[in-house]
Amino acid sequence: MINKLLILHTGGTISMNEGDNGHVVLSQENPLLASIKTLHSPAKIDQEAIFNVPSPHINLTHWIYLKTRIEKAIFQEHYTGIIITHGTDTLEETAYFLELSIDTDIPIVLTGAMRSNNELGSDGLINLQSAILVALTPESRDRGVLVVMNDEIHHAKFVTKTHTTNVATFQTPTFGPCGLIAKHNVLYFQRLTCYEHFPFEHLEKTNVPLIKTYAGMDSELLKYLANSECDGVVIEALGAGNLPPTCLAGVSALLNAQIPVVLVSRAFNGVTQDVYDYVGGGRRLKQEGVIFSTGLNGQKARIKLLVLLNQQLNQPLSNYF
Ligand SMILES: NC(=O)C[C@H](N)C(=O)O
Repeated sequence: MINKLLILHTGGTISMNEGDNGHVVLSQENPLLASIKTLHSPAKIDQEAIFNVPSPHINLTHWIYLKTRIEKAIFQEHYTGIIITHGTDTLEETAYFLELSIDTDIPIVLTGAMRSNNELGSDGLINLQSAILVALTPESRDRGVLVVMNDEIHHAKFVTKTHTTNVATFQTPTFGPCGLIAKHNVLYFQRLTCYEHFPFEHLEKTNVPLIKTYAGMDSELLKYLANSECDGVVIEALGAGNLPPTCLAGVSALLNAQIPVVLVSRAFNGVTQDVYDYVGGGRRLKQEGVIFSTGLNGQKARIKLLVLLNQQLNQPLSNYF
């Protein structure tokens, strides 16, 4: 097979420069476009700067555009690997959105940087070089969307940004990375048990807020949502999946309004489980109809709910979490 890679640049720190005052700013011309010549690759590489935005500016419109561009690149232009450079703040969300929406075994690899292009110790080019290596590795096929940063490979489904500035920010809590970039090759040592894809061109139901709980939280916010136009709610619950009793009236209001409620944990490691049988405990919440999500963090569960709410499902929604 002739290797033909497409790099889609979207912006983020990897495409930014530090100015004289020490603040990091977007460059008019993405510096990565010229840098590619300095990287080693036996493949033909094309690149496009499809957006030039910091990743807190990324939204559903960008995601749909990116999905459509990648599908064209894979199914019509026959690229054998796709690399996306992206800001790190929302990189995990873009990665998981693409995983849920594109049905392909072609490697789709996201990377970014914590230090901008002209900063001492900039990690942008080495991460891009690693992403190219991963995209060219045959074992990278059929692994879903991958995130490559700091010599590690992570599954889009579970990776998350864990540090505001450290180059080792991307981690996969509970499970660890799925592979490593060695000096000259790529080593994989775990694989997801299943990759899910859901067909859609655009999404109609998009109002899915993510609410974090805290000790002593009341029901006001949840009741407000129950009376709003929202399509579903994700709640970051306490511990294994429990809520303060003062939240329960809000949860009931949501469920009575036929608004699906998905529960994740605000704890960094582990999965939600219906362990406790006390007021607000997970067992009772599940009996009420709250959906427990296994292993996804809040922002990923939100994306999954968003996608599922726009599907014709042949099983109950809870079966998909
Ligand atoms: N390191 C980064 O890329 C952070 C930046 N704020 C962004 O997400 O665009």
